[in-house]
Amino acid sequence: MPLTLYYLEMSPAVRSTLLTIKALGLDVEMKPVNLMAREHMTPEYLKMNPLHTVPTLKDGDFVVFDSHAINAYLVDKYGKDDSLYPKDLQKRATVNQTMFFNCCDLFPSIGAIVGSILKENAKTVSKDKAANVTQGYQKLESLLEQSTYVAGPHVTIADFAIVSTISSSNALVPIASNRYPRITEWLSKMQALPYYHEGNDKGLNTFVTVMKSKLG
Ligand SMILES: N[C@@H](CCC(=O)N[C@@H](CS)C(=O)NCC(=O)O)C(=O)O
Repeated sequence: MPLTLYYLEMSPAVRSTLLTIKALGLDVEMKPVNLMAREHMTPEYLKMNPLHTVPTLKDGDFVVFDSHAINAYLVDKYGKDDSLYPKDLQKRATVNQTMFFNCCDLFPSIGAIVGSILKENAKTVSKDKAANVTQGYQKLESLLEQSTYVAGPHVTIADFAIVSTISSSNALVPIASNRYPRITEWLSKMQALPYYHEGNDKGLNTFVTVMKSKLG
């Protein structure tokens, strides 16, 4: 079945799916969605994804949205093995809990800053919003004291979710290496993955350029 990804490369959520696609070596048709032009609010897009978010994946007639759900589906269906999303129930629960940490904590904290810049024309990052991001960094640092990658000894889709979020927030609330040595070490390991640059860097550069151009 042909795979189609509706995407905007600067989106952190999209970049976690791009990392998954690159890691699995999948051939995917790419359909850009211009959020500024509100292409995600057209009747056609809303029919496919009533939550009007990117990324959205089509696999033949089947549609799935939310990057975490998409990435899990892609590994389950197309992975040569289960290393990125283990089938073992306890290992999978650990990956899931870490993806929920991204989805419920890290991503909304950075999303609040991005929203204030893009929708409210904020020229600085507010202290309150930065403090929420910093709390997330502290939790992530604690997680990484217990394991090499965010959900265990190997790279999983939880790492893809968090690295795309954290590399973005780093541009707005910098991650000091002396304060967060474990995060810094983990980021270096992620950057050394052969598919990291193709999966994350291009969109991240656009994200950083756009944010810096909007800030005073
Ligand atoms: N939990 C979702 C979040 C997706 C999300 O919020 N995407 C943003 C771009 S980073 C978006 O599509 N925003 C447009 C909107 O919500 O209308 C995921 O992981 O896919």
